[in-house]
Amino acid sequence: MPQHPTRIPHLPPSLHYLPSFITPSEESTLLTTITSQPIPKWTILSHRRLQSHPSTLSKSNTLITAPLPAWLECLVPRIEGAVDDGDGGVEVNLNDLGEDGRVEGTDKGKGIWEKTKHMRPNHVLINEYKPGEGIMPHEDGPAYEPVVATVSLGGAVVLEVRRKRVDGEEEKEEEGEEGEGRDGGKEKPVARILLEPRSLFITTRTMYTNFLHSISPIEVDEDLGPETIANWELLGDREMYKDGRNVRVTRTSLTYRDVTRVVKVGGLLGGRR
Ligand SMILES: O=C(O)CCC(=O)C(=O)O
Ligand SMILES: [Fe+2]
Repeated sequence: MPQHPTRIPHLPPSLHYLPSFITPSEESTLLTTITSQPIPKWTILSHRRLQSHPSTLSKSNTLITAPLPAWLECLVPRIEGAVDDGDGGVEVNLNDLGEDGRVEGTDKGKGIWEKTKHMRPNHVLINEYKPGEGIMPHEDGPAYEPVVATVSLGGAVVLEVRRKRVDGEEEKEEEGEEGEGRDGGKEKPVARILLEPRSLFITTRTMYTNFLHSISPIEVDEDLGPETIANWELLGDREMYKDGRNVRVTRTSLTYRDVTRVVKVGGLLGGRR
């Protein structure tokens, strides 16, 4: 048994993938709960809709502290124990990777949020994508501690990862590449990760801070295989994608995060912290 069976090969060890993290019956209970939330809980965006629990962040990216609803909280201990993120706070650079993409850390972490500010997730964003919908290349940024755990429900999708360009690099590379924006949308992804329904995907540290992630707004993910999908060997059901295609159905993702800035009720109304 490999030491870190959930690590995605050839990428920094700050990415983990675990299929069948929840059961089909847990998945359907979660979906029922999500779809039965009151309509105002949804924020409608042009290419997806989303819920924020326990609440939406303020304009200054501050969260009013409140417990997560029990139906989201119940997965937290399981997420914490799901992967052995044996690198603690060690930062890893893509250039430092060995042939197999692995760098062993020195201090052993227990849970993935062990080194974040609140040492646990305090916020969950729920995104719902219909076939043909997606999310443009972006980084989740400093509002959150650099650890995100994603549970996928309903359908599979390919998540693309691109290297974030530093400003100088950006200018140079943009010459002659018309229309390429700050988000690096036309740059080739460094990795494509297939997120199966019921899977857990964890992004931490370097992968959080130095890369952009996106989901193409398409109806079918194509060209899926061992050479093109970074977590192919970790998939729960490779047979399902053996024709190289994933026909999208509605996918809902739960992203567990630790919001850096929190205040108690009333704190945004002049209280100090
Ligand atoms: O749906 C996903 O897996 C990604 C969602 C995402 O990137 C975000 O909400 O920031
Ligand atoms: Fe994101």
